[in-house]
Amino acid sequence: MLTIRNLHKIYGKYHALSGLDMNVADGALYGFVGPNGAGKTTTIKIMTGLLGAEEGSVEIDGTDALGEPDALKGQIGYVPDFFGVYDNLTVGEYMSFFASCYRIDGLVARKRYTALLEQVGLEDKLDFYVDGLSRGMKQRLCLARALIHDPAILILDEPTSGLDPRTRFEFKEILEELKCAGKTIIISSHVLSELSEMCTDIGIIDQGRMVLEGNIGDILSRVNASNPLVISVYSNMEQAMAVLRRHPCVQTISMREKDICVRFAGDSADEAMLLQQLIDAGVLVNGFVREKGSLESVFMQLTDHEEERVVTSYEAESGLYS
Ligand SMILES: Nc1ncnc2c1ncn2[C@@H]1O[C@H](COP(=O)(O)OP(=O)(O)OP(=O)(O)O)[C@@H](O)[C@H]1O
Repeated sequence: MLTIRNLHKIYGKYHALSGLDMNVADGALYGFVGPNGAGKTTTIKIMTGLLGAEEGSVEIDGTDALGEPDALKGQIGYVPDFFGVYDNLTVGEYMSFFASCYRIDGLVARKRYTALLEQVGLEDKLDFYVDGLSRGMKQRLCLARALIHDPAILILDEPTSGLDPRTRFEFKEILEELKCAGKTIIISSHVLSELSEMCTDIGIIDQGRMVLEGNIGDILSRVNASNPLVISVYSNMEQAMAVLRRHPCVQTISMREKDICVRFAGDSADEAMLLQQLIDAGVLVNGFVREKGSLESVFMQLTDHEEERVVTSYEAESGLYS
């Protein structure tokens, strides 16, 4: 479990992080998102021991990681957004060099990097020069390099930016395999649709604070539950309106073209019973659906600064969408 509490980072007079909290469970694939300048890279640099913080703590399994940077580096593998590769090395030499940085040498090193190169699909590139690799291959090589010391946590800063859709898809598959193998993975990205497909959890950072964090499924079902029910009625509209006006969960009724749009405070069992009541009242219903929310809509709502709203956990924010 990686836990960040009350993290503050000040550059000159600028507060890049203002009391950030973050909770990443073991085995999670955690999407770390936020608008430009929100503080993602700063947080990642502190997590990886590359930058100090003015205040706050980073704990890995209860151990103070900021106080023990060497232990921290042993537990974390980091793929930066800008990856420098040494062009005059072959892939094998490159991996061997990074293995030696972790004091992994000889046959053990060779065995380990051969397995990693196989995992990222570069097993046939061992004797190729690094500068001859495509951008996608270089990215996979950096991933293999970050795993050389078998870290429990892998952190990737904008890993798929600049990759074409196929390469991006292949990279995503490798991350999913790593997750299945038990790694905890934190990915910072702007591509929200991609994160919602592959991540188990999400943290949205804005102006140096966590504004929403939790399991993606839970967040989306909460968003969906606060979205309207859209009901299409083929005939007997008056009976439909009478049933809806009487229903205790119905908060507002409006028309969207020919459909009825209902703010409905009930759960899925209440929805099913409402549908049954409409049918029993002789209403012919040809559409009955809870409008779907998306991570994009959550992100836009939370990072809209017209109205300042800051919360530290999803639970604390339960009234936001009602
Ligand atoms: N070395 C620095 N000196 C001064 N200000 C900095 C420094 N590094 C970052 N900042 C500022 O701190 C804020 C947070 O930057 P950071 O790079 O962490 O954001 P980010 O969320 O990663 O942004 P992006 O998505 O654009 O990469 C920004 O306003 C940035 O300009």
